[in-house]
Amino acid sequence: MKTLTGRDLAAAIRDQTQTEAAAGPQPRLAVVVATADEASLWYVRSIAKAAAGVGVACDIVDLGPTADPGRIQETLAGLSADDAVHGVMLQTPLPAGASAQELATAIDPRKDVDGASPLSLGRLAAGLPAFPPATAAAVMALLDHHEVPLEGRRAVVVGRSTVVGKPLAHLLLDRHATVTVCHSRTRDLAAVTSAADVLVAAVGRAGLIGAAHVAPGAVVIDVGTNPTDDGGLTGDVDFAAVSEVAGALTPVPGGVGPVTTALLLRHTARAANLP
Ligand SMILES: NC(=O)C1=CN([C@@H]2O[C@H](COP(=O)(O)OP(=O)(O)OC[C@H]3O[C@@H](n4cnc5c(N)ncnc54)[C@H](OP(=O)(O)O)[C@@H]3O)[C@@H](O)[C@H]2O)C=CC1
Ligand SMILES: Nc1nc(=O)c2c([nH]1)NC[C@@H]1CN(c3ccc(C(=O)N[C@@H](CCC(=O)O)C(=O)O)cc3)C=[N+]21
Repeated sequence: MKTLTGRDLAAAIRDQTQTEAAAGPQPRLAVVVATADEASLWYVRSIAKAAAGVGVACDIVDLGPTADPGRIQETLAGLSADDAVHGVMLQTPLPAGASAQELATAIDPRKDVDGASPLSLGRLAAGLPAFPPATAAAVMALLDHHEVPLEGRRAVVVGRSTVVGKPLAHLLLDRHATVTVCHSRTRDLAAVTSAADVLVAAVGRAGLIGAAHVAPGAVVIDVGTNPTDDGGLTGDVDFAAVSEVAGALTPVPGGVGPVTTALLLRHTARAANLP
């Protein structure tokens, strides 16, 4: 079994981003935060740290966990209209009553570096240039980096969220994979997933994918980041069990996560250089 690590790829993307960022005016990313969720705040800190490392300016706009949707919307619209800002991201989760999909309509698609706006998703579905969500892009980057063939292969994505599952299905289709998307109402999940040449788990349930879900030799990408009791992180895939069956598997931590952060910054550098 091959372990598909993400750290080296992430470092290579950061190097390239640093060069792109230095080529023009300094790219600036604004991350809008309205949560007290620890995992989410960890991600925000890691974005800020990685941004500093590649010469991307990063503003954390923390509205607090009780911010009302109107305030979040005004903030996103203001940043979208601000010429000094090139990338705008709305961190999830959001306060109860706020819809990420609804609020993301306030992000200018040219600055939508985490592919959250319905316009970005629509453009992606239509095969037009758009920033995909960094996580969906990270899955594709890992598959390409490890030279996993997609054309004509069966790809199964577990999870249909707007951040991961749906955009990823479009990206895989564009590469001529035969794509199936599963979710909580899918009957006999193992029967569907065990037909996959490439299996992506983006659910948020530790250990959901076991050996019985995986075909011998399949490539398995684990997007899940579930906090463990000891303060660590674990994926949606039972790594020990699945590594006995799969041909290749991404670790958590050290797989999709670091690539996601690196690509968010690459998108920001590209947004700054859009004509
Ligand atoms: N590494 C990274 O860069 C990132 C990691 N993540 C992680 O990825 C995971 C998924 O995130 P996200 O997409 O935002 O999560 P959501 O909660 O938005 O979506 C979860 C999806 O999983 C489906 N689901 C839930 N239970 C089951 C089940 N038992 N069987 C099959 N499908 C099920 C849901 O189905 P239904 O639609 O029917 O409810 C839904 O489509 C989380 O662990 C998150 O932390 C997220 C973003 C970035
Ligand atoms: N609009 C939006 N877009 C997101 O992409 C988004 C979000 N909201 N909200 C929160 C989740 C979570 N997320 C992670 C990204 C990287 C790591 C990551 O790099 N983790 C490290 C390890 C971290 C550790 O060890 O604690 C790794 O996997 O190696 C984790 C989690 C993005 N998210």
